[in-house]
Order: sequence, then structure tokens, then C-alpha cells
Amino acid sequence: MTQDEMKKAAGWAALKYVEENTIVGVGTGSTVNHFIDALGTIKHDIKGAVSSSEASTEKLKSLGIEVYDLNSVSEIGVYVDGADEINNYNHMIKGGGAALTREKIVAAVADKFICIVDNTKNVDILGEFPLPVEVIPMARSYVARELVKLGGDPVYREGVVTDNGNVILDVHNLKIIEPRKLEEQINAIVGVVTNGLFANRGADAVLVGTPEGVKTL
Ligand SMILES: O=C(CO)[C@H](O)[C@H](O)COP(=O)(O)O
Repeated sequence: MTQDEMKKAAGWAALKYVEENTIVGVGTGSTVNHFIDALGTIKHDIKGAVSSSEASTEKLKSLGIEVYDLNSVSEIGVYVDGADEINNYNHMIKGGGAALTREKIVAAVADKFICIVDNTKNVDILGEFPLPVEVIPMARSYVARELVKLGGDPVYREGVVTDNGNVILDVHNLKIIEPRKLEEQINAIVGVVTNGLFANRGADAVLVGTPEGVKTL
């Protein structure tokens, strides 16, 4: 079974969490793209979606799914998104696709966060995947120096501008023993918009695509 087939299986399995006549929160990435395809098959049973990126918005609209502005929505039952790494406590590193800030906002509004991954994403300790940090452009060098003080090696993701007009620093060589604490410490650096640790708001359920089928954690 290929990695993409495992992503697809996880994406389609998330449909069972979607309730009729609700607005669904939709993440970003190749696993979520499979979920959006699945959502398209039940588009007449849902009200629509709130999206976490321009890329997901475009795909949702192309399938005829109505996309709402988050400011016009007070309730999202379920938010479905992928991850770059997930540990045994359902803490995640996200932002490989640079959509971390909008993802975190939509996740904060949602009642439930369903994480969909293939089995290469499960780890014991977060940090092998470089931690993305979205930064206001003028603060890039300052934030990078502060991230070095926290033990990381930040690398500017050249050529990438987020949907919010900011830049990304990918922080290498972190061994994240206390994800909740590090999430707060990085957020406290002036100039940081968001970091890709989703620990204080982790996933409520994880669907893992494996060669033996989809496992729910
Ligand atoms: O956080 C993300 C985007 O910002 C994605 O969820 C993460 O990068 C996983 O992507 P994929 O499903 O393509 O492996």
C-alpha cells in the first residue's frame, strides 16, 4: 500500500465524524485533499465548510461546497486536518504546508479536532520534523535569534509567503519533551504570529491509515 493510499483511507474515514446540516472545518494538505473529495459526495447533506487556506478553499469550491467566512460562523462541529508529526498524547507538529495560523484559528473554534494521517506521522518525541513558525517579515532575524536561545536551528523558508502575508522559519534540531510549554514560549516571542505546535489544543481523535486499515487512536 502506498503512503498516498493510506492518506486516502484516513481522509475518507473522517466522513463518519461529519454531522448532517453542519458547517465543517477543513484543514490543508494532501491528506485533507482526500477528505475534501469525500466531503464532495455528501455536499447536499452539509451546510458548507470553513477553510484554513486558499488552496483548500479553491478545492472545496470546485466541488460545489459552499465556503463560509469564519466571522459569519459561530459553531463548527468538527475540524478535520492532517499533521506532519503526532505523538502518543495527540500533540502535533503542523504547518508543513504553511497554513498553520488559519489552521489553528479554525481548530480553536471547532468542538472536535479529527486528525487524519498515514502511519509515517506517528512519533514518540516531536521535533524530527522541523517546527514551522509564522513570523511578521520585519521580525524575522530577531525571532530567529530568540529561537536559537530556545535550542533550535531556525531556517528561513525562502520563497514562501503565507496566506496572511508573513514568512516561515522552520526550526530544526528540536527534541520537544514538553510540547505545551514550548508552544507557549514560542508564542511569547514578539513578532511570532503562530507556531506549528498543536499541543494545548491537540486532536480529539486520530485516524491513522495503515496497510492493515484505518486505526482510530
Ligand atoms: O499542517 C499542514 C499544512 O499546513 C498539513 O496538515 C501537514 O503538512 C500534513 O500534510 P500532508 O497531509 O500533505 O502530509
